[in-house]
Amino acid sequence: MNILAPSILSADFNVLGEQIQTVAKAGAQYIHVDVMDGIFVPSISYGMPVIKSVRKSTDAVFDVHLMITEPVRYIRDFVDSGADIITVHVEACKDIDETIRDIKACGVKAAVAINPETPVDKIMPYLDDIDMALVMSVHPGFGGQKFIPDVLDKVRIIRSYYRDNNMDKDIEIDGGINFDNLPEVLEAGANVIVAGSSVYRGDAAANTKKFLELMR
Ligand SMILES: O=C(CO)[C@@H](O)[C@H](O)COP(=O)(O)O
Ligand SMILES: [Fe+2]
Repeated sequence: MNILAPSILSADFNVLGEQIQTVAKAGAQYIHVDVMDGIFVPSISYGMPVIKSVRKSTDAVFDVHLMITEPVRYIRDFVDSGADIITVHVEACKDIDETIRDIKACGVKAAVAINPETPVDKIMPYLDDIDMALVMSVHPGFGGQKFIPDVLDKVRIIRSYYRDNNMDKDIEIDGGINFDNLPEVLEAGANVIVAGSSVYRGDAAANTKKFLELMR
């Protein structure tokens, strides 16, 4: 199933709850929540208290993308704040197996992300264990960047692996997705589509509906 995950990094934080309701009411299944620590990535975004507060605005799935060093330290806190899916970066964890185990032990879905420059081999050992693989299509840290098409090879390799092993798992793609590159991204095998600036720039409800239409 194709799923749209609007990234609230591009939303108006002054009215964040309403901005979430707008896309959820328009049909977005996930809300993509980018957490940045200023160490793993240059920028700092928001953390547990904000997530806990906006959690009250919707029942949509909270897809929490942790761009933080050693996220294993905070898994329980993010689950308690309302995360339904937790994504950690392969580049940010000393012990990925332990981190995945901790996420699952908390009763939420576990996902692993890889940066554009990280070879696909780094994620292959975890594909059986995780619920979702996240392929970054920009360098993490900021919204509104240009899509890096080379990463689609990684999506194809992961999708082939899942197909060959009869696993119908999710592959999320994140960064620079717009109405123009969406077809090639879906064609490569991604089925969870993160879109920040292309949803929240302009009419967020209309953009959400258009994405969902193109993803049917
Ligand atoms: O994780 C990140 C950036 O690090 C993303 O989730 C962006 O927030 C997506 O925004 P757009 O590239 O779609 O504007
Ligand atoms: Fe993200």
